[in-house]
Amino acid sequence: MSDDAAPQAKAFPVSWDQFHRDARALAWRLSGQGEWQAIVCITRGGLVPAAIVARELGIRVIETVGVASYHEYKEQGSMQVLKRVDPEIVALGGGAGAGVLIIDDLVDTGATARIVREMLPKAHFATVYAKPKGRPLVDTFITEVSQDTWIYFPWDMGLSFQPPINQRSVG
Ligand SMILES: O=P(O)(O)OC[C@H]1O[C@H](OP(=O)(O)OP(=O)(O)O)[C@H](O)[C@@H]1O
Ligand code: HPA
Ligand SMILES: [Mg+2]
Repeated sequence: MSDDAAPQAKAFPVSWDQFHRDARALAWRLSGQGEWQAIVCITRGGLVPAAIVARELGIRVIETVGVASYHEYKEQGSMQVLKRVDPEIVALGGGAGAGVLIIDDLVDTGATARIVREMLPKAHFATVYAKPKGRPLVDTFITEVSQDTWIYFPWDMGLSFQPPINQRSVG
C-alpha cells in the first residue's frame, strides 16, 4: 500500500443495477457540458462506465489508455503505463485533448488521474465515484465515498452465502 493510502475500514458494494444507474447519471451530467468528440477510457475499470456513457451520448470514437497500479488486492504499487493514447486523439480540438472525455470508474489517491491528465491536459476527466484525495483531479463525478472506504465493483464479485446476522462473529 502506498504511504498515503488509508486502511480500508468500510465496504461499499455496488451491484450491476446500481452501477448502471450511477454511470447513466454521469452521462446525464456530462450531456449538458459540451460536445464530446471522443472518449478515452482508463482500462480496465473505465471500460464499463465508458460503454454506458458512450451509448447515452452517442459517442463512437473510443480510445483506451492503460494504467495499472493496484497489482495486489487493495495494495497500490508503482504506476505503470501499459498503453499510451493515440496521438490522433491527443490532437483533437486543437491539441492536448480538448473536447475529449476521459472516463474511469473511480478516483482514489488520484495517482492514476494525475498521469492521464498529463497526457491530455485539456480533456474533461469524469468518474462515477470519487474519494477525497482524488476529488480535486476530477471535473465531474457522481458519488463521493470516504477515503477509508473500499468500493467493491460488480465485476469483482460473485454471489455467495451470507450467514444470518445473529450467527456472525463480531469483530
Ligand atoms: O486514484 P488511484 O489511487 O490511482 O486509484 C484509482 C485507479 O485504481 C483502479 O485501477 P487499477 O490500477 O486497480 O487497475 P484496473 O482498472 O485494471 O483494475 C481504478 O480503476 C482506478 O483506475
Ligand atoms: O476502492 C476501490 N475499489 C476498487 N478498486 C480500487 N482501486 C483503487 N481504489 C479502489
Ligand atoms: Mg483502473
